[in-house]
Amino acid sequence: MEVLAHTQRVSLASFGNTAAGNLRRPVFVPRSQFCSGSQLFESAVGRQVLTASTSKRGDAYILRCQGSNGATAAPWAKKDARLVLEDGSVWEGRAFGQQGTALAEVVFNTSLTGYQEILTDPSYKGQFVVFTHPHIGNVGINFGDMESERCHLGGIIIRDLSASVSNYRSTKTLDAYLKEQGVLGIADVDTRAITRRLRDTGALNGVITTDLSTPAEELVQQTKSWSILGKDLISEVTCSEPYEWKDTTEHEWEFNPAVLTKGELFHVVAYDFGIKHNILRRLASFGCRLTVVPADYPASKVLEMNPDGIFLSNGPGDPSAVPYAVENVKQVIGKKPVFGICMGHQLLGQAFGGETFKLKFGHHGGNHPIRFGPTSRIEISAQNHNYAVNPATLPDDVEVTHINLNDGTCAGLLCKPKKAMSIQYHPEASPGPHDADVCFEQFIDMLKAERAGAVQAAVAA
Ligand SMILES: NC(=O)CC[C@H](N)C(=O)O
Repeated sequence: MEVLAHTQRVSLASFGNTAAGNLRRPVFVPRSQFCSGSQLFESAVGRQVLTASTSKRGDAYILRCQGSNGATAAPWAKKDARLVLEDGSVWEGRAFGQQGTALAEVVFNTSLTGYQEILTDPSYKGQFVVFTHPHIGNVGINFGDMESERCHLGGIIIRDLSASVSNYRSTKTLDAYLKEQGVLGIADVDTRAITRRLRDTGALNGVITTDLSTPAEELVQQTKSWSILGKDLISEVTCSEPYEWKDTTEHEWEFNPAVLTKGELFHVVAYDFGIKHNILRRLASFGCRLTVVPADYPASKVLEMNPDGIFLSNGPGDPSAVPYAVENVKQVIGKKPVFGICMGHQLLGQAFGGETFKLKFGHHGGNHPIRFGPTSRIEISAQNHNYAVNPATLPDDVEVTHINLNDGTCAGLLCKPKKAMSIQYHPEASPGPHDADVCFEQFIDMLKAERAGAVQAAVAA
């Protein structure tokens, strides 16, 4: 028997004399899963055990598989899950992760890397993510890249689930992790076609199910029975008690060492609307001591802590569904320097008196161009949002500093008199490009100016 190298390509030129016919798609057979003769072969989906034999014809390896029941089987051809969209379309695919039925809003993410950060970003609560990158699961799961303690999205929709995992940090497969987290996955669906549909229709509700008995019409009705609009999802993901955050970016992953400070310079209180760990790590790396507080923590108690600055985090759902959070923001602006990211930006916009609105299909990916008005600098940014601030509704003292160059929407605000700034996207870049890390520097500059101003005022008095 010839043993295949770990990622050697196996061309399945023939698939035995099976009813499934020729399997044209080449697959990678990891060494650990490969054997021949009467030995057992763990299939690509990890659920069927097949007997496999191999022979070599020309330079192609021929793999003949038989299911354990004796019937010839092609597990990757099996359709045992459905995605049903609100527009009535039904997409049959292969289940992985949790079995069952879930309902959520479907959005697509165009990032090429970072599925794990996306899975654990609390801002995806109430959503299914379609990954446009076709191959997902190849680097498995490691516990250093988590953006929070668990998965928050309702399910994932992918083209191809990697048959093998290859990464020195990985401790688990994506399939096993999703099972553990109770998150549904559907693979082998045409993610390109689904994405084009969402671009045409706008974000749609969807049901993912492994229940093959419920008629599609009934599932379409389910999709229409729910709306993400007006739902307070922040209360489901925020922390329950205030806590101190200490972790900085690990030395190995630091991408901006020049600006890092030694020791703590400022105390920042962060409102947790569904905060991503890398935002906290970046702020800590820039010299902030961080106290994280729940979304409904009274502003008066935050101000009692007398922090140098206040941070407003990212978070899931509709910014108009959380008036209590807007109220807190209203009470802190003008009193301390404030920095908001994504949901934090939208809540700040509302606290200024502005309005937010829902975009057609939102921005979710790692390549969105942004122009910073004051210098015309262009940043390539990571984004994940479905709502935006309407600049026409903002008061005159609020400046739109950043513009999304794809559609001209407002991507950043500055109110000098109230010492508040915000951006609609993700400078923590997890996953994504690091261009916007400079926003953390701008916030630190604001904190420095505030402290210098306080010192000057004390001297003058
Ligand atoms: N990442 C976020 O904070 C998302 C904000 C908000 N839930 C939106 O979709 O626009």
